Amino acid sequence: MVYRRFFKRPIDFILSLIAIIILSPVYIITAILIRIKLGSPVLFKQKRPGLNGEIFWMYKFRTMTDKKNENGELLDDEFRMTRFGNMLRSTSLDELPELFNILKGDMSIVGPRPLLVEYLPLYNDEQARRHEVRPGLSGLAQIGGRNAISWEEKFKLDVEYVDNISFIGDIKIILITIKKVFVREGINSEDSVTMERFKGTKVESSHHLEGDKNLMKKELVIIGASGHGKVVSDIALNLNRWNKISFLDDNLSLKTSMNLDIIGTIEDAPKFIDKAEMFVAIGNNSIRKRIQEDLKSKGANLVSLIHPSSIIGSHVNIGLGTVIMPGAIVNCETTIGEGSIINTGSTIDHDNIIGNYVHISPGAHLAGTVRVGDRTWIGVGAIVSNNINICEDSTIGAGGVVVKDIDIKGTYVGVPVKIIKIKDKT
Ligand SMILES: CC(=O)SCCNC(=O)CCNC(=O)[C@H](O)C(C)(C)COP(=O)(O)OP(=O)(O)OC[C@H]1O[C@@H](n2cnc3c(N)ncnc32)[C@H](O)[C@@H]1OP(=O)(O)O
Repeated sequence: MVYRRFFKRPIDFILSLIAIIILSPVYIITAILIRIKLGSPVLFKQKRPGLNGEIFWMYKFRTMTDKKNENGELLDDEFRMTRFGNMLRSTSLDELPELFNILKGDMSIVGPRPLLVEYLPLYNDEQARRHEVRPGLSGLAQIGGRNAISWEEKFKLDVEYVDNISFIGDIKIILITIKKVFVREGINSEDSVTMERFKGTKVESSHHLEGDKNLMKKELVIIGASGHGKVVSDIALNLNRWNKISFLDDNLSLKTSMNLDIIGTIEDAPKFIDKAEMFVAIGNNSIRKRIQEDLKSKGANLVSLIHPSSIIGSHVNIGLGTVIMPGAIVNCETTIGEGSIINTGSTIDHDNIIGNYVHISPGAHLAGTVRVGDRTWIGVGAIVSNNINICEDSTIGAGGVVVKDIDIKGTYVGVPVKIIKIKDKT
């Protein structure tokens, strides 16, 4: 208590000042490189809740370019993200400007991470206690777990920290954080796309169901019961996270091999938003996008599904509503957008940037540093050589081999691939 009341803030001030002075060459070099490689301003600021939920501007280094399309609109994230930006994030160098937030008194070196302002109304009373202290650069929840720990578990660790602040505890957290940053073990990032957005905790599930983990499981509604839906439901059953799994499909008489019920048509989906978690299992990229975006805008609780037999490397980001099928391999520092399908046994190597609503079919292989634009379909067994960019809304036919960038939207087949159809502008 004495440490928390009288010493924590002065120590934060002195240590952040010393760190800023020692790291000033790193700030200068990073800022120059960002200015050259990504543009200006070099700093990115965002409103975050601080002590007692008061809002402050949190500073980070910029990690994305401002690349725009011909109409002057910002391109999708995967085209604005660069290897350099990815490197800034994975080394946590982008977090360095937060030392100035510590100096100013917005933040502390150790404390619960400052999350998005929009989460404020979603915390229950206990979780909201994480704002009883200044937010930190790193905290118990960041060193304690991997990205896989749930928001509820993170908030428990945050409150545990608030109740047990001590000088020794803070030193331990600082040392473990430094070790993790240097061995690039991966600090548990709340900004990572791997982490689904926090949607609030249902009070009943943490109270009267406590003690019976099975009862705490929820319901999953899968939209689409055909071939793709079947494989998705198999993965969901395998994950054993839900009490009940059912489908919505316009063909109510479809026979689902898992004997799961079709409980309505796709039009009925909004009725299940408050009752169940949801997954859109429609093979067609554009239709999947339309349905998922609509559900998202209505506040649906969408999940991502990752089969336990898949291999996911370090610093991989996987967007909401994406499925990683059995035996797929996603290598380190790759980013996959929302609503994408990484199908059976496909491999996506390091530093790929895969867009939203993409389909990588079974057995397709993408070498290192490939970019695939939104809604593109890579056919079964296709191969994409390293450092290739494939634009959005394109199709690579089964067995096609891509050795050059693809800039014109269309259908490509053969070895090496050649265009056979240009996509209609309509
Ligand atoms: C779990 C799952 O099942 S996931 C689904 C996985 N499925 C796939 O990956 C299938 C990928 N689809 C394909 O390869 C398709 O053939 C497409 C999308 C490339 C083209 O389909 P369409 O637009 O219908 O083209 P269409 O069948 O009319 O063929 C046009 C020409 O291209 C040729 N062609 C089509 N696909 C290929 C291909 N993969 N490789 C080489 N040539 C091809 C056809 O032989 C035809 O040639 P022709 O004009 O000399 O007769």
